[in-house]
Amino acid sequence: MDRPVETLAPHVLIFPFPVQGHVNSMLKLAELLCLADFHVTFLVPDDTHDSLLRHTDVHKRFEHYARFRFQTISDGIPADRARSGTDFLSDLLNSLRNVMKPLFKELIRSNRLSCESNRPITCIITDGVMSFAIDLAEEMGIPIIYFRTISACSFWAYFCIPELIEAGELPFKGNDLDVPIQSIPGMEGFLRRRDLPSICRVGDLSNPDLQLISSETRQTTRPRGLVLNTFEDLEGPILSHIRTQMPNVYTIGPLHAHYKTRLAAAASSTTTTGTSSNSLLEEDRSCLTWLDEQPTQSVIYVSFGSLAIITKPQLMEFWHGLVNSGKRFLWIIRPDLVIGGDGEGHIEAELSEATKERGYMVGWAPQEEVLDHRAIGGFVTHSGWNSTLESIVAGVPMICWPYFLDQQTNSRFVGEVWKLGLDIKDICDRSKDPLE
Ligand SMILES: O=c1ccn([C@@H]2O[C@H](COP(=O)(O)OP(=O)(O)O[C@H]3O[C@H](CO)[C@@H](O)[C@H](O)[C@H]3O)[C@@H](O)[C@H]2O)c(=O)[nH]1
Ligand SMILES: C[C@H]1CC[C@@H]2C(C(=O)O)=CO[C@@H](O)[C@@H]21
Repeated sequence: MDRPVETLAPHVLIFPFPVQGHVNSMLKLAELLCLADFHVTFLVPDDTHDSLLRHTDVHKRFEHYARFRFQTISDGIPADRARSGTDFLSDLLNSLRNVMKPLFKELIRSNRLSCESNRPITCIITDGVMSFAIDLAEEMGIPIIYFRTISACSFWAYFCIPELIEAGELPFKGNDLDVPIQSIPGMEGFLRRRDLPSICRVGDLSNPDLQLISSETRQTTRPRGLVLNTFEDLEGPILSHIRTQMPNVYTIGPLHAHYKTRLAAAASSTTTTGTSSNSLLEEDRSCLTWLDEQPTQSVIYVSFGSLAIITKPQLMEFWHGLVNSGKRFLWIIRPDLVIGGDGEGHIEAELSEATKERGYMVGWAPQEEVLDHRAIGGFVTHSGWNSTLESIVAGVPMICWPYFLDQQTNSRFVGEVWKLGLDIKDICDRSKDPLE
């Protein structure tokens, strides 16, 4: 006799690298799986969970899905540590190795998650920098799939780091960042040193973060498959190269767009709301009202994502650049964006006062809605992958000022390959016209 369908429902454990750009897309995937009647456990540090509860509607949204559960884990990072910039990422990478890894192992080995939700975990989906989860999944006989939340092009650049070293292209000899890179198949002819993930700029190949990201990326051949938030029309040629190394690459992007469509369809037949936010910071929606008052395609939207930090001189270069452009602008100045800022918004209040007829500044915005607004005409972006995809889908041209990591590669593809914007990386100077 057939078993009832109920006992066959899969139970997926999803474990993102706990920062905004990763939680954002992995929580969307979680909700899509809920819509398909999967059991889903979503594992995040307590602090991330608290932020989601405080600043979003996740509680209300997920209460429609009886099969969804949040599970928290400690990241061991003190509550008063800064949660942006390169130091924070090093903290998190250390926490992954030394705190979250043993706790995660204990959690899975104890079988607690399966017992609490009355369903054995049948699949693990982790972020693509957590190879310890592969070891554990193999030990426990649970299939594991990686979800790497970056672009295919930057993933492929990371994957080829050993080839770059072998070919003598890494570490760089001399200071010229315009030297062409030849050892990444598919990128010959347009990739320069400066377009490699910024971690490649370290002079010392034994740098622990470089070692970690390179070796983690290389291990992507081990899980059953790799999920990427991208699409074939955009990154098909690079995806073909990746598939020579790992055949099961699933492109599910642009995830935010598919998510919106699926949720809207579900909202008409169920009690789901059809809107959502996965923000770890409080969204200031007043900027949408301000945008409503601006002419069509007249506003430059400026945001550097959730992790970038800038110096006060850099802030002033951007401010003067924006003012001198004569354009209207909406600028996201997170409380921790400016190094040495007071975190209370005094600098931005001053700048805002000085430009109030043309500029509007908020600490965090509902970005997808902003980019979709008819008043937006361009996006000055740090080229984080979510922002890039959101801009592409909204049809907004970009000016790319990448801060670190994969952003250096994304911005080269935006400027040189997809021709969807201008890459001004490594320049932050009010007197330089990027079009010159
Ligand atoms: O005021 C804001 C600003 C941003 N966002 C959202 O925050 C996300 C930011 O993600 P992303 O653009 O990818 O930038 P980061 O926060 O910097 O993301 C990290 O994660 C990304 C995915 O792995 C990487 O591409 C980046 O380099 C890495 O810094 C996007 O979905 C935005 O819509 C808002 O909702 N409101
Ligand atoms: C600190 C970084 C580790 C890996 C993550 C990443 C990636 O390459 O997948 C991109 O940006 C950062 O958020 C993470």
